[in-house]
Amino acid sequence: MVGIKYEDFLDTSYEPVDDELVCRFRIQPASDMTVEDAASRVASESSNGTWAELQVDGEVRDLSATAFDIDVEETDAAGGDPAEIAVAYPDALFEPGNMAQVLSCIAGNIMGMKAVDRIRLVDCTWPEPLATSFAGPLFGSSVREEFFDAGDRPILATVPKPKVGLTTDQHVQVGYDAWTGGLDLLKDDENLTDQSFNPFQERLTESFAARDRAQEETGEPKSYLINVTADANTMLDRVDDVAAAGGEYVMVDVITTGWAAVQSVRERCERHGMAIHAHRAMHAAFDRLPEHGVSMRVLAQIARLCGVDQIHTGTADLGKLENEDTYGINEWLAGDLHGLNDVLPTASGGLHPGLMPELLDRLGTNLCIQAGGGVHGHPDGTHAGAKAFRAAVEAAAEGVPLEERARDHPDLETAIEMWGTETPR
Ligand SMILES: O=C(O)[C@H](O)COP(=O)(O)O
Ligand SMILES: [Mg+2]
Repeated sequence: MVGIKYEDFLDTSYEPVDDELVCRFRIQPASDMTVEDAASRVASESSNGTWAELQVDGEVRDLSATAFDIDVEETDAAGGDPAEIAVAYPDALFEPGNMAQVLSCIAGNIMGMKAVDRIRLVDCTWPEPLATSFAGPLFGSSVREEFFDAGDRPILATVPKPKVGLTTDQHVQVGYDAWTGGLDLLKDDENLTDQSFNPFQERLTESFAARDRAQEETGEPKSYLINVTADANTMLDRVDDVAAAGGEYVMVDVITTGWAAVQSVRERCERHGMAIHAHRAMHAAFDRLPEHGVSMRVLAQIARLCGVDQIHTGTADLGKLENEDTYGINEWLAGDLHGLNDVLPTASGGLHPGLMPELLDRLGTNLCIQAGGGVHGHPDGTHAGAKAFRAAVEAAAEGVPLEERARDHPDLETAIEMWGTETPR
């Protein structure tokens, strides 16, 4: 037997091996604690230690994490000095393919430990064995070619507004107007699921009937991001229903429903060859305060591993919501992850036609862009708003100034007169 105590979880000269998960944290130690003490407690509590010294078999140490690479920031603030630290976790600590278990280690008890006043999981480097134990996206950004014919422009979605309260007939009419106005996707809002004013089954049947009509009339492929969010069993039934109705996608509120359920949906979607659109409502509870929680970057990494094909990652500060590092996150979602598919980022929240040139300039065109108010708030209604949005995105993708395109697109001219290039709040 050997004794292990929290100090044993720190080794500033440690070099992680290839199959270890390396997590970077920003910590603010408690005022009576050194950075080294706090860092070793983080590694201990998030792997196999606790506050008391334990007598264990020697091989149990193989599951211990190691804190290393401590970078203390100079500050005048009261309390212990904040620091960036890295923690390496051995592969055997994790159950392959179980995101709930992984998060209970790396973002579990440590988020509330008294040893740290603040702790934020900033970034992870996912090793091959752990990363490839997850399914990853079935399609990723290939949805652009698999489901649509959008060429080099981003694919375009709209969410009916008001976000809840429209009847099924009204909701479907909004979808039809948007599709025939030139948009690719109708999207449910995050808090619309199966309420009495707009029941899921009715909405599913009627929306796909309208989608088929719009496809026929426009000669363009159209699709629908219907929100299946519920308990896991109900979601799986809804996935089957969407497949039977001819859908290509389901939408899931991934944070509120939980990653384990997302993994179940991913498995079921594979049977049907369907994609997952991930709405990130409630992410800000984890990532808005910069010193604490879990960064959006890490949430997006988790979403990719669990297998979503599209995820909201912000608007690079052009929209109505606070966004953390949209560029960096999108770049990560497009980069290599041991052969797993990429994820198509979705820019949404306060967007309108006048913002499109700047948005494409900042984020490129490998994107899904979503506008609710920026379509339905058009003075001439949803159909005109959709035409203006499509014209603006096409012009931006082609590098044509909006004012020039607006000369032969009166709906775009109206939208620009109305909203200009203002960032809404
Ligand atoms: O779910 C979303 O992405 C928002 O409802 C966007 O709505 P907005 O375009 O009206 O801001
Ligand atoms: Mg919304």
